[in-house]
Amino acid sequence: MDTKRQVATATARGPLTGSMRVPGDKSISHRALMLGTLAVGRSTISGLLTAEDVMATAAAMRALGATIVTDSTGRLQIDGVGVGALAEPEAPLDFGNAGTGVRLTMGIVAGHPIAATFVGDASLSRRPMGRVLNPLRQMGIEVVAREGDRLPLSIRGPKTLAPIRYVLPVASAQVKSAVLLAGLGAAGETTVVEKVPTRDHTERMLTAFGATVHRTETDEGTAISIEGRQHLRACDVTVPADPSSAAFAIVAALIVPGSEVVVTDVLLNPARIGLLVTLREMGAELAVENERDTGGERIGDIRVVASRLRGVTVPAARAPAMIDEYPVLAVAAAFAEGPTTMEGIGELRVKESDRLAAVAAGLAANGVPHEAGTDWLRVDGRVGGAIGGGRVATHLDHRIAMSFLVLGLAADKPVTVEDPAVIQTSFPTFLPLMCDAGGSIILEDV
Ligand SMILES: O=C(O)C1=C[C@@H](OP(=O)(O)O)[C@@H](O)[C@H](O)C1
Ligand SMILES: C=C(OP(=O)(O)O)C(=O)O
Repeated sequence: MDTKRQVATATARGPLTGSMRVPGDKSISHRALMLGTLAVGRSTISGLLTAEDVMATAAAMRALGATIVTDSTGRLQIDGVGVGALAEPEAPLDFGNAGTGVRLTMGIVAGHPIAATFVGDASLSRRPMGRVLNPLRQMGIEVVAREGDRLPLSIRGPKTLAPIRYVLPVASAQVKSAVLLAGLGAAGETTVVEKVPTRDHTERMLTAFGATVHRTETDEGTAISIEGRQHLRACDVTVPADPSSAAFAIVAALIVPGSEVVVTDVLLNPARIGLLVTLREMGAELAVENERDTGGERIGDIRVVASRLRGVTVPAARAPAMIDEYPVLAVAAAFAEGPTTMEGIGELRVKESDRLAAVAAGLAANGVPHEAGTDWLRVDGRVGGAIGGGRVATHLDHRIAMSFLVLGLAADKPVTVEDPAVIQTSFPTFLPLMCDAGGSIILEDV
């Protein structure tokens, strides 16, 4: 085991310039592997994110029976086993740091009469799994879990999984997706109702793989229904660049004076662009160029010019469309004139870390005035504020690590981030891309 520990230090150097392509979307990459496994035939995936979270899902899909190989052009080929035909894994499925991977796979396993054990790292083992296990229990699975429904845990799917109608108690695409994927193996129609739209990649991709998925507007919200025991046909997927990774480059270019950067091929799904909407409200000069459709998703190139930002209030209803982008928004807010208030962000407390607490601690370490409540955060920004000089704990959270390195690229004093290896979970090329654009981030062994 490699026990070497590192820190990363970001220092303001000069403007960021040029064009960059951030890696493939993490949400779409997980789902492409999963649906490729559930389909009959060979699916080819181009542009898959090859980061730790997605590799954990690939390993789990292999353990469930899929054959997955990389071809000579770097594309992934998956020979699926078909709905209802998954193999029982011989060893625990280790999802490392990946919430999406573990929760969606629980849904898939639930739809099969097999048992599986799920494990993860210290961060994933702290995160709540009851939000997924509870609807799956209603459908008939057996669960053996630690107190509070934490990992490690085991589930067994029944011979016949019962369909349910489930109104999401929390705005979560992971819960919605887990129930819909379980519903694929149920005897009858499963419906999930969401009050606030969350990312819809599962529904879109199920349709692309040949399943029938219905959406209806009801008094309770949008109802998404899937008939069980449908067959999926293999499908080729092109994965667009991840807007949640693009967010770091976009905010860096906005706050480092004189910058102009183009981030190419970025997914522009309406359920993922809350940060772009917010940054525009803050006065950011952001242009979407070359907008086009690919594989059922809208994509485009985003041109960002360093801008004078002003504080805004971000409404709670926007949270699902930018849930992973709040840490880096807090960094942008530190460089804006006046307060930025983020409302209804309690979900940040159950991510890879308690992100509300971790962001507040990182801002405090770098002299940024702010106030945090149970489900809100206010950052009192100041244009050209004399900030930085802090050392930030990352708590196994890639987004905390990248956000505070971005802060360091524009701060008066360098910012050091502990354990930057966590960045490998979602954005392995973060450091080289930011440095090639003109940033200074140095790794040091400690
Ligand atoms: O479905 C997905 O791919 C994701 C959903 C979100 O989680 P929640 O469903 O818990 O909001 C998000 O934070 C995560 O990074 C990816
Ligand atoms: C919350 C995240 O991921 P996950 O839930 O898949 O671990 C994230 O990537 O910010």
